[in-house]
Amino acid sequence: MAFSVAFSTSYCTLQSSILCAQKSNPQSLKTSSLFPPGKKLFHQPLRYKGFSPKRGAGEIKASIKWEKGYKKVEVFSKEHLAVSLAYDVAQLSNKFTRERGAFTVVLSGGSLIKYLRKLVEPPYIDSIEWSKWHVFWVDERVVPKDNLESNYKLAYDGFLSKVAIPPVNIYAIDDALPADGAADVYETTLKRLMKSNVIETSTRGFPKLDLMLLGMGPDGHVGSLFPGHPHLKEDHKWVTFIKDSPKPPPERITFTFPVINSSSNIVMVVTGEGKANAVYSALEDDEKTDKLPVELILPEGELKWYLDVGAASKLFKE
Ligand SMILES: O=C(O)[C@H](O)[C@@H](O)[C@H](O)[C@H](O)COP(=O)(O)O
Repeated sequence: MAFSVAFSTSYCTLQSSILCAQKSNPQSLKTSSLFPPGKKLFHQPLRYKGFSPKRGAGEIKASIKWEKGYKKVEVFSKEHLAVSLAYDVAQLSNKFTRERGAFTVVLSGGSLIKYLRKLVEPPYIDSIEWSKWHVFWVDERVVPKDNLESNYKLAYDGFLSKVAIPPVNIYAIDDALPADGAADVYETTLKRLMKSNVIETSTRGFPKLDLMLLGMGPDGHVGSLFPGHPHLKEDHKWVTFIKDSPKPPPERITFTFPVINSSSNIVMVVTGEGKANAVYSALEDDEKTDKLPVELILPEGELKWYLDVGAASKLFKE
């Protein structure tokens, strides 16, 4: 089936009769998974937070929910992805600042930063309690902060310099240290902030960050956790380092999966057709043993995927 057909605005013309059968027979959803074989999709096109097809035509491309509950997948135009992301981040900011007086946010590098652009515009620029934000990085390249390769610099230039987060609440790596030392210091910082309850503690004793905003590479890497690397199995350290990253620069620090998976909320922001295979692999419901790093994201909290049409393109093909 062509992708464009899957994105029709009419409920029962998309994804064929299987979907419509599922819709009219909710029981059939109980055992279904998202993707072929079997094409077991539950697909709600053009419905999102009150946007109707008439109001929002061309903005929201599709909305898909996996009935197992914790994988939510939505597909947007690039523009509306940024709009919806800002809305959702602002909601979470309100919730956590109200409930516990702090909002701990983890950034990644890459295109994520440009998708945060609506947060630095009205209404969010004026309404978010920026003073309650605490900002971390899921991974950082071990380079000086003013280096063009620095994830800190990317985030600072595109986002952090435009909002009123107290500089003391922005936890960049110590760029005077080598990778191993920088990872240790970052872990110590997490421990200090858990003691003062800025960061919550998970039931298993790991830092429980309120929101992790993650990108994904075409190879399925998240943070600096790359396919086949022994760090994928790290279950003790919270922050580790790598000196042989397949993606330059080679030296990086990264949160490990126990920390990533302890988060209250994980948001995957993945765009571009080059990611379509990894997205498909991550979202198909199979039992394979050789998993991509992104497939090891199994959080205790909520996980939501924001895709653009290119990244989602394999999900809708026969
Ligand atoms: O340090 C890095 O190299 C980046 O943090 C990297 O992990 C990035 O987040 C992903 O590759 C997705 O990047 P894009 O969204 O730009 O594809």
